Amino acid sequence: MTDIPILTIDGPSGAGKGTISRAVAQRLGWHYLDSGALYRAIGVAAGWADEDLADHVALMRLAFNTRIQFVTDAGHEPRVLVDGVDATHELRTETAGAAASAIAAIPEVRAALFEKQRSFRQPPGLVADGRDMGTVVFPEAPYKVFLTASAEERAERRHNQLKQKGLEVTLDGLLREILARDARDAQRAVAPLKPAPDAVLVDTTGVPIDAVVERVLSLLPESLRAH
Ligand SMILES: Nc1ncnc2c1ncn2[C@@H]1O[C@H](COP(=O)(O)OP(=O)(O)O)[C@@H](O)[C@H]1O
Ligand SMILES: Nc1ccn([C@@H]2O[C@H](COP(=O)(O)OP(=O)(O)O)[C@@H](O)[C@H]2O)c(=O)n1
Repeated sequence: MTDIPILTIDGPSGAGKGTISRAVAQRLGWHYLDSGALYRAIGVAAGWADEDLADHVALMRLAFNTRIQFVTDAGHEPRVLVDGVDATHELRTETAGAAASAIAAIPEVRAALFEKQRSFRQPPGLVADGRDMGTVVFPEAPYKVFLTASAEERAERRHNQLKQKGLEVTLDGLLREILARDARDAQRAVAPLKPAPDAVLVDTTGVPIDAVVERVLSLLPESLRAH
């Protein structure tokens, strides 16, 4: 197991983690872990079950027992099933992001998701995207990136993304929500959002997606890139 390479990509909301991780994983032929989707799924499942956010034991149980499946059918957008229900669209809303951020601050929930995340480490390699991939879940990863962009650009990207999905939100409101979520993620006691000491900082403000993908790939040895 220990020789399976891992690339971690952490960073704030809208930095492009998912976009870049998916593209890099595809180029390398590696697996992809969208750890944020796990937290979003538990946040949404907690809403469905009307759980009390103060009841950490109930939320831990929920995090252990909720079945989260990533379905990738050729030619279709990837889907996420939560206990068998297609929650793909619900998971991408800012409401789900805020719910994820709230339950993600609970240590019992993070502990319950730890092994689930570790189990994504499968040959030939893994690209893992989140907040604490390089610091807590895969500290041994040999390749680590901390992806950033200005808050204004991240809000604008998210605005365009949600508009394309037919969701109506204002740019100002999104910027406020993103800043509040980043602050909560960075200030929480467990696994706060911060670069691992050995992560390479990549600022994507004004940098096109293709160029970011190449920059991240350039951090890996040629032997791994020759897929
Ligand atoms: N370098 C970039 N330049 C412009 N748009 C980008 C860039 N990276 C990502 N995006 C766009 O920004 C939006 C948010 O990206 P996403 O990968 O979901 O971010 P994150 O996973 O960090 O929240 C998407 O619509 C994506 O296409
Ligand atoms: N490894 C992770 C991934 C996400 N999260 C939490 O889950 C929320 C949603 O994560 P995400 O990666 O789907 O969010 P975006 O960056 O796509 O906006 C974040 O705001 C974090 O609070 C976390 O705590 N740890």
